[in-house]
Amino acid sequence: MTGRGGPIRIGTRGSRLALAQASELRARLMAAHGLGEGDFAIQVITTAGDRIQDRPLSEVGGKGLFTLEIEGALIDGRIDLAVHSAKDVATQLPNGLHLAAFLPREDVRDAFIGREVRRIADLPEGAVVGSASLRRQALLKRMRPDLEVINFRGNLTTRLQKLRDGAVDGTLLALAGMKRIALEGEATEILTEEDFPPAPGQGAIAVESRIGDRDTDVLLAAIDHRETHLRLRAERAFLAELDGSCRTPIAAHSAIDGETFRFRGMILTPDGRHVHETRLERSPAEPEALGREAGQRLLQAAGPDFFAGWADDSRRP
Ligand SMILES: NCc1[nH]cc(CCC(=O)O)c1CC(=O)O
Repeated sequence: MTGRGGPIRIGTRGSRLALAQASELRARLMAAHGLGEGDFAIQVITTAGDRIQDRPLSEVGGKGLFTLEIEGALIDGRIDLAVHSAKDVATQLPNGLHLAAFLPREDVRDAFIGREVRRIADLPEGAVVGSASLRRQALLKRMRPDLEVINFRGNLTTRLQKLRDGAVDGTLLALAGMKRIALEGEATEILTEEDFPPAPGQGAIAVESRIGDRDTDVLLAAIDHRETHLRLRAERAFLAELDGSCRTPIAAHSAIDGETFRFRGMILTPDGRHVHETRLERSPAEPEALGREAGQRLLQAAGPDFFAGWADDSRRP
């Protein structure tokens, strides 16, 4: 029994990955508090990101494409907590909400899934790779300027089906998402963090709640994973420092080793030709300061022209 006079209502998107993440959250809450499945109600909420399938996400623009409707339900009290892929959560949350907990992080790496070859290096000249992510597009172009990247949307299973149907020669996906729905066997090459640094927040699950909802936050405190939480605080502060444009390819990789917090941040032009990166080592005591410092260094190294120079160009077909 939870003592709240009803089940704990978890809001989530309805994709296979989102439902797997909601089940993981529920399982962890059950184990931590001796609760049963009947103490929870998983409520599926459709987001704009689920509805819009025909346009690149970077053009649709809006931050919080996969989260806003769920956050609305949280604010209105229709759900008690919301579960998201941390990568999809905007740096600026709606008033009154916070990220109260993070689950232990999955693999942060990206995977390549090739139709006829297993490795990116083996793709023939001019091969077509599908990805909706500006970061993956830029990192791929940096490795292989000859490749053509086309917009490729839909949930994991749809994308793998499009690949089999021959729409593209390969695609890139987060290994974390593939593992969570037992599809990691489809990966033909796992890319290293060094060659292919992940998106800030990749592989982590964030749990959002109402600020001041003590009952919910007490439940969540018991399952919060400290190391993941510290890394996410740094990565989100880094992203917030650079934000401005959702058209900027941004990558980050962090690691905590005892008292050493290592952070690597990168920004690229969409064509992958211009890259700035920074590496910092600090104590884990002030993760936001670390993320901000990394972001400021990149802003300074790149200069305003970096962001202005290609902004218009990238809109051309
Ligand atoms: N909406 C895209 C999205 N958000 C989270 C994941 C994967 C899981 C993760 O990074 O935690 C994905 C799919 C992908 O990038 O392949």
